[in-house]
Amino acid sequence: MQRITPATAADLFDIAATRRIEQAAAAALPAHTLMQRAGLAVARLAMAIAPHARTIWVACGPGNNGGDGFEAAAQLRHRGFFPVVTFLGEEGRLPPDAKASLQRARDAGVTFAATPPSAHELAIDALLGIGSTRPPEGAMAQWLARMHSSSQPVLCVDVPSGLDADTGTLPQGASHPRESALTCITFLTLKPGLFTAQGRDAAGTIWFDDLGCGAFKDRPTARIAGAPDSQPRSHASHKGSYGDVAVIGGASGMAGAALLAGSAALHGGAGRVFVGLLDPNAAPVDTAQPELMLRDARTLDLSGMTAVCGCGGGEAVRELLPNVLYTAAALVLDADALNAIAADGALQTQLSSRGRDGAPTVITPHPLEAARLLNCTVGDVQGDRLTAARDLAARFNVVVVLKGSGTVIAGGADTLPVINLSGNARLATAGTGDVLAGMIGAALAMRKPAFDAAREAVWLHGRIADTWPADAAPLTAGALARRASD
Ligand SMILES: NC(=O)C1=CN([C@@H]2O[C@H](COP(=O)(O)OP(=O)(O)OC[C@H]3O[C@@H](n4cnc5c(N)ncnc54)[C@H](O)[C@@H]3O)[C@@H](O)[C@H]2O)[C@@H](O)CC1
Ligand SMILES: Nc1ncnc2c1ncn2[C@@H]1O[C@H](COP(=O)(O)OP(=O)(O)O)[C@@H](O)[C@H]1O
Ligand SMILES: [K+]
Repeated sequence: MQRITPATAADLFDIAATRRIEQAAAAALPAHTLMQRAGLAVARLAMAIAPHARTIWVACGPGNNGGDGFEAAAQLRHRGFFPVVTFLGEEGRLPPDAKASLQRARDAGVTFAATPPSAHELAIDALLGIGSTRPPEGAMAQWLARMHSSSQPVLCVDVPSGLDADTGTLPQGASHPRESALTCITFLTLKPGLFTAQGRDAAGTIWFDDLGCGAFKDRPTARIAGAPDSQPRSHASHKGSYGDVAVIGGASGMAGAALLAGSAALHGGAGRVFVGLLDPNAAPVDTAQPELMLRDARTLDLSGMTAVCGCGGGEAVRELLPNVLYTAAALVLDADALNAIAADGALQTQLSSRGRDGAPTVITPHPLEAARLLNCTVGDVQGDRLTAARDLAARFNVVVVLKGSGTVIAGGADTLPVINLSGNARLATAGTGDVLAGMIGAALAMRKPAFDAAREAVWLHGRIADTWPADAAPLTAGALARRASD
């Protein structure tokens, strides 16, 4: 059993691949072995979470996820605990493994009840796993709401019930855990939906158990990449070794966004950072950051530079984009640059031919910007973030950083997308996206391949938020940028 942390590197498998893997694993073992192992793993984790629990409520559903719950209840009873099982299904229609586990729970002397116990110290959610096909309703929805509104911990078996294990979406109106501590133990494979969209909030702390089946031969859907390797600077390096970044943005009233990106690029390790402001009346120097070389955006020669374009760009950035797309040696497109491209077919053509020519290009949309680029709704993007990121990457021949909880980094068809696990809601404050764009710019300026530059910067950006000192001032974008070298 392994606890998954932001530093864990592992492949992710969708439901279809998981089913194939499960079939192959089951075929290689005596009947019922997988479910017994799964139930034992649930019981062990339950005992670790609530070692003094008097009543453990095990809510079991109509399929094999429910079977895991029966098996866990049997194992807990054997160890002197008092599980109370509520079963929502028909015994005659249970799959064979689950039926066998139901019998084992009965033989172990587990208590069965029609309704949840009046009090419990731990709830085990074994209602639905990867076989969830429609939104929970009726008693199932009520039981989930009851678990989620209790302050007692909840242990989800395989997948939080109702969560789409491929996309991380919950059905509309699904109850959300409030005060309860959430843990999920997932079996055989790590599923992408646990790590993006609503998955992180629904699953809480994630544990993985391969049920003794080892590594899998199926094709992964995506991966979690863990901490990037640290690359120490060589002693003989100089500022030219780390490249030039030019930030282009900061239209009238929005200079801050460009200065934040510039600060992040500087602290992220770029050799020199120019900030090309679009506001003709901008101040000639930022006295708080005199290292930044402020210029009029229209005067910068971007050949040989990494451009970070769009932060606070407003409408004004549009006229510069043809030149930026043509000349920048490497490019990060953010915010208003993306909005301008979404509204202009000629710029879209230019962007995709730039990518086809192999010029390193990273785009960093949040879900609304991604929806504009894909000409769909935010709901469509959030409904399948992996697919949205992959579609954008294929359409524009770029590396895509689709931001939000479980940021997705997608590249070409032969690059497995990455879901980033670092970061938290502290980052949900204005300007942190500008900081990320600057950090990716710094990594690109060091001539890292675009996918690696994006992945490493996204990871570091989130890690800084995860390790934000408890006694420090709250996270702001400016303070985040200054820690970009951490
Ligand atoms: N077969 C085995 O030996 C193993 C099974 N495992 C468990 O089996 C699970 C998959 O089992 P299943 O394929 O049976 O799928 P589930 O147990 O997730 O659910 C399928 C059943 O739920 C019903 N259902 C779907 N949505 C519903 C809803 N909203 N309301 C009411 N009923 C609903 C379906 O009609 C079907 O009867 C995994 O998630 C995992 O927990 C794993 O433990 C690995 C080993
Ligand atoms: N809940 C969260 N978990 C992880 N990362 C988050 C969360 N909320 C925001 N972020 C990150 O914060 C950044 C916000 O970027 P963006 O939406 O462009 O904001 P802004 O335009 O204000 O800079 C992104 O990197 C995003 O992934
Ligand atoms: K479940």
